Amino acid sequence: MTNPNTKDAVRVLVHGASGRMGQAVLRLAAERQDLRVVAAVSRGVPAQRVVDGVPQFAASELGGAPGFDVGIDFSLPQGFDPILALCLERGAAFVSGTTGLGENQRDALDVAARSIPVLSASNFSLGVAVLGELVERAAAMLRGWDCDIVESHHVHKQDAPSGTALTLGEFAALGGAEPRYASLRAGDIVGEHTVQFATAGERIELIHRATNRDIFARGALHAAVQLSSRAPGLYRLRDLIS
Ligand SMILES: NC(=O)C1=CN([C@@H]2O[C@H](COP(=O)(O)OP(=O)(O)OC[C@H]3O[C@@H](n4cnc5c(N)ncnc54)[C@H](OP(=O)(O)O)[C@@H]3O)[C@@H](O)[C@H]2O)C=CC1
Ligand SMILES: O=C(O)C1=N[C@H](C(=O)O)C[C@H](O)C1
Repeated sequence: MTNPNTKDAVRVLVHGASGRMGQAVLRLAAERQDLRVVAAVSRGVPAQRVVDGVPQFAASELGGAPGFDVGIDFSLPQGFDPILALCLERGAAFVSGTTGLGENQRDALDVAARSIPVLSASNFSLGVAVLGELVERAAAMLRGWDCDIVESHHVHKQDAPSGTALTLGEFAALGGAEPRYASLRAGDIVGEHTVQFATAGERIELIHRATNRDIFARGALHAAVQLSSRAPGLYRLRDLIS
């Protein structure tokens, strides 16, 4: 096992650090021996310059961040371009969970992957990774059935349909279905996705319910450590699950 005080620990920059996901990532990162958070970046200027030993930066100060091996991004599409550019400039790996990206931003990930290891995932939970496979198989076996993907999230979520719903839709399409989407924003729901297949007289529902953001943060940290030693390329979460 690596010692966090030696150069063996993977140096991580957390982007979107003040957010719901950023806070979960920082808390779980502090428990790990195999990585060390060297910078926490939020949009606004931080009230304190160091928190729990971690240097804090505003997005406008990104260029002044210390050396790092991998950037973990849970921000918003408005914050995405500068952090991807910094990872490219520094030759660092890039792990992003930010959803609602535009087409140009998705294209930029493909281009970046020629130079650095890149993983962009709409959902870092193991359960959703499995659900995707189930949806593809169900769609392939239920040709001609209606396929509807219904997602529910907290009232602060800005994008709709969720990134996960769109990813599940891609799996459904691989199986031959034509998915439709519906979104609900209510209370503090962490994230729920239902994929329904329906025909006359019967229907099947495949459901994933996230009740704690730690599942996403843990998956992103695991991916970050794995990705930091990989060759440049575009990776999927399943490539890094061991
Ligand atoms: N892939 C996955 O498994 C998951 C993905 N997500 C996605 O992660 C993202 C973040 O979600 P959540 O934590 O709930 O969001 P929050 O709104 O709680 O946090 C957003 C963070 O991004 C920062 N930020 C916003 N705009 C900018 C900008 N222009 N430049 C730099 N930083 C910026 C905010 O800083 P400040 O506080 O200073 O404004 C804050 O730190 C969303 O896209 C969400 O869909 C969420 C959960 C799981
Ligand atoms: O914004 C969120 O909260 C979440 N976003 C991701 C998405 O858009 O799918 C993942 C998860 O559902 C929580």
